[in-house]
Amino acid sequence: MFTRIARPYGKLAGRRLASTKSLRETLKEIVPLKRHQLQALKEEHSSKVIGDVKVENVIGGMRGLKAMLWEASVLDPNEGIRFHGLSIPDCQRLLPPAPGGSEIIAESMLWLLLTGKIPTPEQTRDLSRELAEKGALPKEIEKLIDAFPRTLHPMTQLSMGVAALNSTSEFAAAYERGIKKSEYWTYALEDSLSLIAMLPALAARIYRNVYHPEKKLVDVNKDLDLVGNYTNMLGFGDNHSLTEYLRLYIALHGDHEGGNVSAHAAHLVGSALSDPYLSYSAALLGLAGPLHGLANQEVLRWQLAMQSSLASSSITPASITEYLWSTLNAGQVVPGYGHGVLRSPDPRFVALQQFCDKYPEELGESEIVRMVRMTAEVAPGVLREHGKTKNPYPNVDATSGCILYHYGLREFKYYTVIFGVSRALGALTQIVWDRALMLPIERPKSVSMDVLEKIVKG
Ligand SMILES: CC(=O)SCCNC(=O)CCNC(=O)[C@H](O)C(C)(C)COP(=O)(O)OP(=O)(O)OC[C@H]1O[C@@H](n2cnc3c(N)ncnc32)[C@H](O)[C@@H]1OP(=O)(O)O
Ligand SMILES: O=C([O-])CC(=O)C(=O)O
Repeated sequence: MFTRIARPYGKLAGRRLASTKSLRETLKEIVPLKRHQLQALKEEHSSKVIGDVKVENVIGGMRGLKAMLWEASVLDPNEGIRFHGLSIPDCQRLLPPAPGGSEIIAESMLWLLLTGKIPTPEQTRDLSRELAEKGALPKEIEKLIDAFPRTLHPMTQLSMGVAALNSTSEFAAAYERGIKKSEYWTYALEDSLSLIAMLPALAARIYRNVYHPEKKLVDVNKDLDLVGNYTNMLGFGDNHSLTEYLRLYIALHGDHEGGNVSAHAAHLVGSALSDPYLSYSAALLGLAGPLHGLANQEVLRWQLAMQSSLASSSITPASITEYLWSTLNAGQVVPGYGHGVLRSPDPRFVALQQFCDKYPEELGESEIVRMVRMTAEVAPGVLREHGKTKNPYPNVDATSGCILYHYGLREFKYYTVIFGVSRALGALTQIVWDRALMLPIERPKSVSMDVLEKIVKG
């Protein structure tokens, strides 16, 4: 089923291409080097000042404070995300796709995030096979998920299912037995890979139970990549362009440095040595908030409300502008716009729009895709004039769910679950590195307003 794929690796990749080693062997080589790097930073620079803490940071959600380590990606306000220094177009050029596909897949992105190296097609294929082999859910977890009421939001179900999977945690069992701190990471890695492997079956089961209880769920196919399996289990396996879209979507949403709510929550909970399942369950509860991952559900709800409030013949830049103002004047945020760090259009938004350009006959003609595009043309001007948001441009949520809607995956309360399958790649990568670098429990100092007043008044 898997075939060797020729890819234009070029110079950049030449420096970084992983050898023929397995993922575990590669990590075993890198861990001592990174430990050494951290040790040198501690010994030589521990007391260097890298910024000031202002009152506005303390009361403003710690925005702008450089206060946590995150290895796999760094977000530049203007350029957007880079994964180990690689931009999204670099990743699209260098990371192996699935056989018969052309988009980045979860496995090649995970290899890059964990190791900083570009996997070969063979390494990517081996990881796909390993994940597929580990992809089935334990029976007792299936029973638990099947017992949830259909009215429970899919994100609540996902977080509960992931937390319950901690009954299988190798990290928790090893900790209970008593192991050396320097070995924690190997168990965190095993749990992380197992969790990533099982997420499609868990997420697809939730979709089936909530929306299509009459349908039979297919088993994990050992010959497919992670997202190929996910799409198949969702019941869309025969739709090649949707499968490719989901591959790109899941690779691109995988990591967005450390300060975003979901990634930060996983890191924080993991710092108490809660196992990777519990840590990622916490991340999902943060992702379920409308200012974060749930915004992709909210965008679609907002776009559809706009469509029904305007007769479809009158969807023009002027009518969208009017609708935007009605949202803002009602004191609501425009979902899919603005960002805590970005100050230009989100390159993930751009990449997903470019995906639509690749399928002009199918996606170019889609009403919802055209509406998203038209909104993205006028909203920045309106938000600038409104004058509140620091970033008037679209973020990735402005388009991600709307494309799913076009493909017929219309149950939009489910959309953030797909984001949740993706964010595991980056959040769990950092948990492996947190344990490998033996980082301490996270415990910032808080202050009351009285204390702040005392400090500023000297
Ligand atoms: C994958 C992701 O998580 S991407 C983000 C997804 N979330 C959304 O799309 C929801 C809409 N956007 C927002 O609510 C915000 O832009 C956030 C939460 C993403 C970032 O928040 P912040 O960093 O606080 O943004 P910023 O500093 O620009 O906010 C300043 C003011 O502009 C407002 N503002 C920011 N974005 C918007 C928006 N899209 N529409 C209307 N007002 C906005 C804020 O609510 C804030 O108002 P306030 O002073 O009355 O509290
Ligand atoms: O970076 C953030 O704060 C939000 C975001 O875009 C993400 O987590 O993908």
